[in-house]
Amino acid sequence: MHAKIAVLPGDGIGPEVTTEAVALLQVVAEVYGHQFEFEQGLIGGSAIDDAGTPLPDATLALAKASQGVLLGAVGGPKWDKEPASRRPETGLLGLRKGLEVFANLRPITVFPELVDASPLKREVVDGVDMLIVRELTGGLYFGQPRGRSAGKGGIEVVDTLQYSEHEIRRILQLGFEIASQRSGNLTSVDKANVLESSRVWRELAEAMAVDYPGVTLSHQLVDSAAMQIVQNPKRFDVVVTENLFGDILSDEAAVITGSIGLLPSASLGAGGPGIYEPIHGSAPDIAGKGVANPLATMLSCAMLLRHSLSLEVEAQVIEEAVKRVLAEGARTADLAGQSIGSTGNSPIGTQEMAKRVREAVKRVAEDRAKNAG
Ligand SMILES: NC(=O)c1ccc[n+]([C@@H]2O[C@H](COP(=O)([O-])OP(=O)(O)OC[C@H]3O[C@@H](n4cnc5c(N)ncnc54)[C@H](O)[C@@H]3O)[C@@H](O)[C@H]2O)c1
Ligand SMILES: CC(C)[C@H](C(=O)O)[C@@H](O)C(=O)O
Ligand SMILES: [Mg+2]
Repeated sequence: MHAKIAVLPGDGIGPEVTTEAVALLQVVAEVYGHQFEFEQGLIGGSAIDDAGTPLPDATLALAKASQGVLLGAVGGPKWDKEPASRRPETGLLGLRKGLEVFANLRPITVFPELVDASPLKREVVDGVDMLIVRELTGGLYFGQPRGRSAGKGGIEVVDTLQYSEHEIRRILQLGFEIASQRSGNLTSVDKANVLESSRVWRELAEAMAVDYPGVTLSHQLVDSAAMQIVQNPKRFDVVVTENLFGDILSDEAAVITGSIGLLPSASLGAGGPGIYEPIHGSAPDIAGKGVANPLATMLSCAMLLRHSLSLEVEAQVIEEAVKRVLAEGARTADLAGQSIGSTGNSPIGTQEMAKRVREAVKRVAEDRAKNAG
């Protein structure tokens, strides 16, 4: 297969982890005889510095002309005082809106080897396998009006939580579809005791449930869901929720797995290119040190292969390779020192972890070929 992949490294640890992810995709291409063409673009703070805007037109055009977008992370203290139009995060939001990727899939999977890397008890985290389906192009992130003005009592400020019925229906529908392919357990998370948008969300979910007799729909208020995610995460399978709730709950759920450096994501729309990025940010505290965990971005490559290129085998090979290196004891600093079977007090860096995964990809592919023959 020939595919064009846009690579947007961004800021902080973004370039460190995307470099490794591209190298991984090159190995997959080599092993399976594909041709992946990579083209880099600017986004975020580095785009502000180089082009004066967090989302240059050329970047959006590049993304639209690709089959999938691999993104690192944006943001950092250098740009925190910029006005909204020139914030790195505005570039990322513009890209999501520009590609209309309304559905953000965030799988929360606990690797058995890392059960003890979680601060939560083994019996709470062992076996967790949930998927957060986060609405990504609506809600408080994009609603109008927004902004500040001078009022009698000082600054007046408005953010608007806005959704159309169409936007709610399409994300709920995806939640139902995915739930019907998994265990049939769908939790819709809202704040229907307070927010009108949540009440409409709930009504639409109830109405849609009739079309999915194989799915058990339950509703949960977001504050209670936040508690249950750490108290009893195994009760969740597919969680569908609005933009901001999904953002917050997915970082919280990362704790279950041991590190935010493990969690990938796919942002999908109606047929255009998807965006694949780790759920973590630019991690300014560790940027440039070569210690960032590259696995979230490498697992995002697996999601890219699966969802944008329909290369399911290749996606599984990456996921298996990651499991293998973890089983062999490889740990970056965020995972080291806590988990049984780890390299103890000698964690490996970004490059070494990524190299081991690339080598494991070759081994996994060979083993699969042997078993098939
Ligand atoms: N999608 C994105 O581009 C994205 C996502 C979240 C935050 N951000 C931005 O990133 C900046 C920093 O945000 P933050 O500090 O709140 O969140 P963060 O996710 O960047 O970091 C939170 C903590 O997790 C650690 N961490 C994150 N990724 C890691 C990895 N791969 N390996 C090891 N440790 C890792 C960091 O060192 C830090 O201690 C902000 O400007 C924020 O807006 C961007
Ligand atoms: C950087 C920020 C705009 C982004 C979000 O809020 O969606 C991030 O936190 C994420 O989870 O991808
Ligand atoms: Mg977030």
